[in-house]
Amino acid sequence: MSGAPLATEERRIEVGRGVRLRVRRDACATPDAPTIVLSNSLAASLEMWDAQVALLRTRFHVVRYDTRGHGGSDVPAGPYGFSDLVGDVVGLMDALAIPRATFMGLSLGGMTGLGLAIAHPDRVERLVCCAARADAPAPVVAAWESRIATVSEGGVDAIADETLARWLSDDFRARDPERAAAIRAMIAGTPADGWIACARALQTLDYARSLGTIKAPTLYVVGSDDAAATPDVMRAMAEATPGARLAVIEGGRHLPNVDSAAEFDRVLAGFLGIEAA
Ligand SMILES: O=C(O)CC1=CCC(=O)O1
Repeated sequence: MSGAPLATEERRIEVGRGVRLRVRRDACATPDAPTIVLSNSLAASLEMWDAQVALLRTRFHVVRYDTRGHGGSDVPAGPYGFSDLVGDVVGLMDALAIPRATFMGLSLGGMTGLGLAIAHPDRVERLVCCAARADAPAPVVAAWESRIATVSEGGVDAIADETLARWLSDDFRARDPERAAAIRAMIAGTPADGWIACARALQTLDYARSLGTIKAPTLYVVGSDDAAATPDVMRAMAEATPGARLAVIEGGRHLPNVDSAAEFDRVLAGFLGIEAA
């Protein structure tokens, strides 16, 4: 069947306290479909979800945004806290008149999803939390301090190569050098001030003790080879979250939705009840 292409629109939306976020909406063919909101990792933009949109829009209106400090969104003065990042999502949903949505985030975005599900349970239908952790023990805080020093001096480009190696497997980078180069450019293009302000939020992460209060059905997803949010860390989070499931993507690193997109989409479709095409 041919027909008019489905609507995609992009604009900057004020989400409160003068902050404007870059937002893209890819519409579902079914006008009254539910919405899924997607939230990016540190040093990424909404394009990190490109591989998932075709699947998701068969069932959902897909709303993606650049987290403050990233991409085409504002870079208000930092440091930020998770209350800012969660408040931005609530402001975005209010601005788009979305009372309740499924939420999927990866790493920084996954932690934002935890905060949203904990503080605003009425706004979250289901939660997909990928490649995240729920706390910031001292060695993690110290590792961010060291990266913040590097970025303060040389910008995000100074950590782009090491970040790319944590995010994508050697195999993926050899198989798809163009996509890997695009992901590197996305990392390096992140404003240093925005990256640092969000890294400061990561140093204050403190959701581990509240996971037991999450009401939304929750899927945790982690790459088996993720050194940043390890399968063990995420297994403990799943055990602490009522009824949650954990999916481990074999061979995936920190961006399993890019690195192992087919397997990631299979797991996602199962959780969200999307039929395979
Ligand atoms: O940058 C990384 O590799 C790890 C990370 C922590 C938070 C985030 O979004 O990415």
